[in-house]
Amino acid sequence: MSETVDNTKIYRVELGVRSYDIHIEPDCLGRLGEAMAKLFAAPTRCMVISNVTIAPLYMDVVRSSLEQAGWQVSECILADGERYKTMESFGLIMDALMQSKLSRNEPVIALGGGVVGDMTGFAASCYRRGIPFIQVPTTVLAQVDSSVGGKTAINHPHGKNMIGAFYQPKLVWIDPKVLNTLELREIRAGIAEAIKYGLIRDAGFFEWMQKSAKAALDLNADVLGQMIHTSCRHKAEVVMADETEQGQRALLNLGHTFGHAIESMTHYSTYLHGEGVAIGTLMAARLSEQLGHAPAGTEDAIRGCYKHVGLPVEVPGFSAEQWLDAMGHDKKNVGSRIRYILLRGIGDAFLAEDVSPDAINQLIDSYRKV
Ligand SMILES: NC(=O)c1ccc[n+]([C@@H]2O[C@H](COP(=O)([O-])OP(=O)(O)OC[C@H]3O[C@@H](n4cnc5c(N)ncnc54)[C@H](O)[C@@H]3O)[C@@H](O)[C@H]2O)c1
Ligand SMILES: O=C(O)C(=O)C[C@@H](O)[C@H](O)[C@H](O)COP(=O)(O)O
Ligand SMILES: [Zn+2]
Repeated sequence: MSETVDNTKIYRVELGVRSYDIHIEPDCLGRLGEAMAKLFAAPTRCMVISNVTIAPLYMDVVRSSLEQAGWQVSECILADGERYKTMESFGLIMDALMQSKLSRNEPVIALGGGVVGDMTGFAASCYRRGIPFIQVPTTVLAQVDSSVGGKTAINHPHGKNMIGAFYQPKLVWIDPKVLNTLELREIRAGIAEAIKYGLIRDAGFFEWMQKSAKAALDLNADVLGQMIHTSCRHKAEVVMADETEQGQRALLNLGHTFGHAIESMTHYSTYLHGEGVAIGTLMAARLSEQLGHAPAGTEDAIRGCYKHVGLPVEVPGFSAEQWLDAMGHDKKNVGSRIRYILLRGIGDAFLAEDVSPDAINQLIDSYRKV
């Protein structure tokens, strides 16, 4: 499934006609045009979708690489931030696509983090009922998680990613060097999603992250490369086994039932996604211990790792009613039953169907008693 040449790693996500490569290579950003020319019969028009922070840093490199390969490039530059992952931004992308008259075989390129990637993918899935899209992820989070797997979406005030589609990219083009300009807080938030793979399916990787996360924070190239490779391998394996979340893909949602509630209850403006996931994972771990699924000490081990990285670990003080109401919008729910991803221990997650509201009351109470 993977191929390594020098410091280049290529994973193939095998999904029949929707298969694609994840190409990971330092300094590859300037060769995107070349790579895309191989994917399409002849370079025509394309649109790069980015935001006001990322475009000034990387648009020139991307544009000139595309133009040298024969592409005619247009741009759509959005406002920056999770609070703009909205229907309004989606409308702006649609306006730009309509003006550009991009036709069905002409691609859009998401140049940015998970917000740009999720919105671009969703727009690509809708415009003319689907045009090709390419992921060029520029955050740790997007390189270890969001650019792979084809979950695309925008938020609704009542719930995260509530409007979206499964729509796979044609290529994921990862240049870890672009992470050099990323803020420390964003690097930390991305590391939370990498730690997640260890918690759900690879205890050895969790141990490695406990030792190596600090070096990843310092952007040590070898450690960062290893973290991105291993994360992409895990994500690709899960997606290949369950593309549309009929079963095991739901495990990638560890920490997200509570984490998404935290994001929506704070109006997408206080916590970064990865921070919500970290706090949510601690809550899921405590719930797992309370219900007798995980051994005592599981939550503490995870908290130790997060603290080491500098991730937030304090649970915000909402009432049990507020939590339950916010989690009532989770996409994993069946009818009005909220489903949770719990742990049997580090490296072993499962989907719990039968957690009662009483258990959640008790969990929320336990934070009040601290
Ligand atoms: N589709 C999926 O499978 C999936 C998985 C995980 C998360 N997500 C989604 O991803 C989003 C979070 O993504 P994110 O953490 O990348 O946040 P983000 O996209 O908001 O990017 C974080 C910040 O970093 C800036 N930035 C991006 N690249 C930069 C660079 N190289 N240098 C300097 N600044 C840069 C951005 O402008 C932004 O301010 C959430 O909306 C979440 O729901 C989706
Ligand atoms: O790819 C997946 O599947 C994931 O769950 C990855 C998550 O990190 C990501 O945040 C995803 O967008 C959450 O999915 P959602 O279906 O709960 O919106
Ligand atoms: Zn996530």
